[in-house]
Amino acid sequence: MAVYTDVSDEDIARFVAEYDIGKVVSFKGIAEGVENTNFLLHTDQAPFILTLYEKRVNPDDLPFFLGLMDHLSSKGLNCPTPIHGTDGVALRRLCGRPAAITSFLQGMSPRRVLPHHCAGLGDALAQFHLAGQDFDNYRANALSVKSWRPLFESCGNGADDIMPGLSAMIAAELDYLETNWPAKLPAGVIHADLFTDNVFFFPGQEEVSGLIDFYFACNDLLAYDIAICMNAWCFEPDNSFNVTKAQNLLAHYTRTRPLGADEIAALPVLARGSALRFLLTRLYDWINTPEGALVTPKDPREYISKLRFHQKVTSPAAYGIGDL
Ligand SMILES: Nc1ncnc2c1ncn2[C@@H]1O[C@H](COP(=O)(O)OP(=O)(O)OP(=O)(O)O)[C@@H](O)[C@H]1O
Ligand SMILES: N[C@@H](CCO)C(=O)O
Repeated sequence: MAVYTDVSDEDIARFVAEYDIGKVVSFKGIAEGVENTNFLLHTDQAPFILTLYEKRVNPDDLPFFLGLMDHLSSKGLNCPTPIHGTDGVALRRLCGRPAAITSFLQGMSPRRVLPHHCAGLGDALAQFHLAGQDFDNYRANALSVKSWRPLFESCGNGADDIMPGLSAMIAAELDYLETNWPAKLPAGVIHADLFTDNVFFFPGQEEVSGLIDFYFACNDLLAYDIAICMNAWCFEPDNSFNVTKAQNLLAHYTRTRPLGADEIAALPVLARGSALRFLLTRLYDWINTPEGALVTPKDPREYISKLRFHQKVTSPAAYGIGDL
């Protein structure tokens, strides 16, 4: 569960009084998520999400994240809108933590990903990339290629405890990626964590109803965001790759933002990089989550298997892109 900070009824009533959003009717912790403390807050006017930012979020990054949500909302993208207090300030403090209230989005993340979800995701991702083009703040990706080796080194021998030989595999992959990482592809604001839990749909519909959780957003290669989505959405629970899902994702993305030949050619290396990024962060969390902690760390092994798949890919056609 992800309620790290307890907020009393008095605290919340005092906090909500700093906004023009009515009076608190109900207030309860949300179990999903691992990074921050989230509450579903109902006032007599509307539902809202209250987030208290926990240790892993750098407070200096919060103006970027909240400013991005403001920007995307103003462009018509369906994402949480930061609510500003009566003094105009959105980023505040509650119970010793930075905190913000955002609008509540209707819809649900898919329990089981079907090919039509990947089509809707492709449209939404491209719309998000275009909407971010004139956002004038900058945040470097703290989890891009340069950070992977130090992250790996901080895991010590942990990799081999998970799977004998994993350390050598990661070391060789780092050598490959550091040499072959593309430098000159179109860049802009990326979501960087657009997993299924961060994308909402209305039941039975292809169109995405909303995107949430912009707390890894940063400036990086736009096609890298596609690679992250391919890894998160286009593998089946048995870790086999579903090319129909990838084809839907890519075909719908390119309807809104056509991909350059250089971006298409780079997809295999970007997919390898994305697989390694989530393998490493999961490995780090696996090693560093104390026993009995409230949060269950995600399994790094899923991303070993995804990485192996992309290492065997010899052409972007493996992702169904040849048929566009
Ligand atoms: N604006 C919103 N509207 C509706 N529900 C939301 C909204 N924001 C968050 N939620 C709900 O809260 C849950 C946790 O939110 P979020 O994913 O932002 O948390 P997190 O701790 O940053 O998690 P993680 O990084 O692990 O995905 C979501 O899965 C969703 O159910
Ligand atoms: N999406 C990440 C978790 C943190 O946001 C993962 O699946 O490893």
